[in-house]
Amino acid sequence: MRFNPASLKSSASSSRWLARQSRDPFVRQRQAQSQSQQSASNSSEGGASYRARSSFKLLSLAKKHPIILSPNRTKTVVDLGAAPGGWSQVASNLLKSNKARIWALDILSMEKIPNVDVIRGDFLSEEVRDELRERMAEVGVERRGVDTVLSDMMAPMTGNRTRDVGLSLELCAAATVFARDVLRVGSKDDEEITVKGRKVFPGGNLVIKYFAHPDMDEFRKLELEPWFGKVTVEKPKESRSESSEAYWVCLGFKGDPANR
Ligand SMILES: C[S@@+](CC[C@H](N)C(=O)[O-])C[C@H]1O[C@@H](n2cnc3c(N)ncnc32)[C@H](O)[C@@H]1O
Repeated sequence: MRFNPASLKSSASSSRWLARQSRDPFVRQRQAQSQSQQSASNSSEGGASYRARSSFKLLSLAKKHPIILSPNRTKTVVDLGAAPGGWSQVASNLLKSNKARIWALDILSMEKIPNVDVIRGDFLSEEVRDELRERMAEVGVERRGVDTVLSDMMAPMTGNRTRDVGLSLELCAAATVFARDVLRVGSKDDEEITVKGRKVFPGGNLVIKYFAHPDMDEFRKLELEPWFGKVTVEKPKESRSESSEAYWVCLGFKGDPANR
């Protein structure tokens, strides 16, 4: 048999692909669903099913930081960059028991999810942000403030790192300014509360996806850390190691440092 370098290359990359697929929780869930559909005697029992693999990243973040989607405490959630709806599904499922209100916004359309109010538009447009605020005001959210803002927004990658980081920074900045305006400010009365054995930082919470870069570290130090009780950098295991994406989990909104 003749040696063919091309076939070796393709088989090495396909075994890497297969190994990655076998570890991917989204793929495992799809396989389990298709096996249960093939079995006529199987009922629809089992865990929730998700429409995007990104759901598992949020589940992982929420497992580590339960306060971001706490069935006892989270009553309102804004999900930015929500399509196709994986994160909104996680929020809707985890917060089902307390009938939380969820607003999901994306440029793209998405199918309905229980308890989720979908707004379609570009978050960088002031008109779209105003529409989101109006929908939130309809149920009086501004009086109490929002419990959790999530942003998984990501612009299509151009391959030009400077440009991609710039786009990510623009989306992070827009989500941060919005969150600082709508999040519930912590009160000292909350300080002794714990959720799943962890001390809860009083105030609302913010989760933002960003692209790792030194400019982003500076953004975190200047624009997030002074406003929150704690800001952690997270790279959930479900996020591919070759991707430069990561998340800031910002806990316990304290309000404007200039007013403290
Ligand atoms: C990684 S996907 C989000 C996946 C989503 N969290 C899920 O679990 O299904 C990133 C999303 O950000 C959206 N996006 C990017 N820029 C946006 C903008 N300026 N306004 C609103 N959505 C935006 C994209 O349309 C895309 O759907």
